[in-house]
Amino acid sequence: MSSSTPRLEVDGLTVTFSGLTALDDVGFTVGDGETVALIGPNGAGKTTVFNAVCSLVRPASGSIRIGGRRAPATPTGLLERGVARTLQGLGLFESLSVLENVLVPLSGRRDGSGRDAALETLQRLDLAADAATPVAALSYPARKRVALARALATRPQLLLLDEPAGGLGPDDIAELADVVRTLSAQGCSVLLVEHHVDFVMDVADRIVVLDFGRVVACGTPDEVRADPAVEAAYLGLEAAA
Ligand SMILES: Nc1ncnc2c1ncn2[C@@H]1O[C@H](COP(=O)(O)OP(=O)(O)OP(=O)(O)O)[C@@H](O)[C@H]1O
Repeated sequence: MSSSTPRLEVDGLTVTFSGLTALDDVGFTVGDGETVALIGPNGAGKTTVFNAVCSLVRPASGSIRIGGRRAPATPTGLLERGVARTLQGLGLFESLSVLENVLVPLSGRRDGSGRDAALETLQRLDLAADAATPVAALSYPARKRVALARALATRPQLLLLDEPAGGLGPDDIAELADVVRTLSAQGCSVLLVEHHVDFVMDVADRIVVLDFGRVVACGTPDEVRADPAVEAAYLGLEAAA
């Protein structure tokens, strides 16, 4: 991959579900170390973009390239391509400990490096003291950090975050913003879907605005904020939500 090749390149992406066009000719890129946010009203197509990037839905047309190569045909190929994702619903194993959860995507490593990576990530996300605690015993913000730790422990080059600030209070959101900024400084590319507009404006280098499956605006936070149509249709609406 040359230094100018985007980490993620989505081009002409169209996805249909039984006649409904969920995504219509969507295109954007995420560069190395760049944080890009997908915003838009409910049903705009944000999660469908994630699912297409993760090979969970098959596009009707268009292409998705990760590090200059076609995205893998199935989600199982994502880990080795340096892609990790968090889920809106967290998807944790509630009866397993924090450490066991974080070890799940690292279980293929036979050399002990998985455990080291997991412990280091728990330290980084202030979860080390809870390593042996069952996830079910944790608060919601802590469970969200476990889900983030599980993704981060794989050392992704492209991290997809699905509503990472959802359900968090101001202090946890500020810590999350720090984590995202640090990842970005380390060269990790981040694509996030988020309704929390202040968080998006704080961490995103660029914002892609979707509506009815189409990209209606794309630019820096200042550019998007200054777009009267975007402000009226999305930011005001979401900020008030
Ligand atoms: N598996 C599916 N089968 C049928 N329709 C679907 C499916 N997944 C999504 N859709 C439809 O595709 C459109 C885009 O949905 P999507 O979940 O991507 O939107 P979103 O922007 O993520 O919404 P939200 O903010 O509510 O999560 C919606 O009309 C939705 O009902």
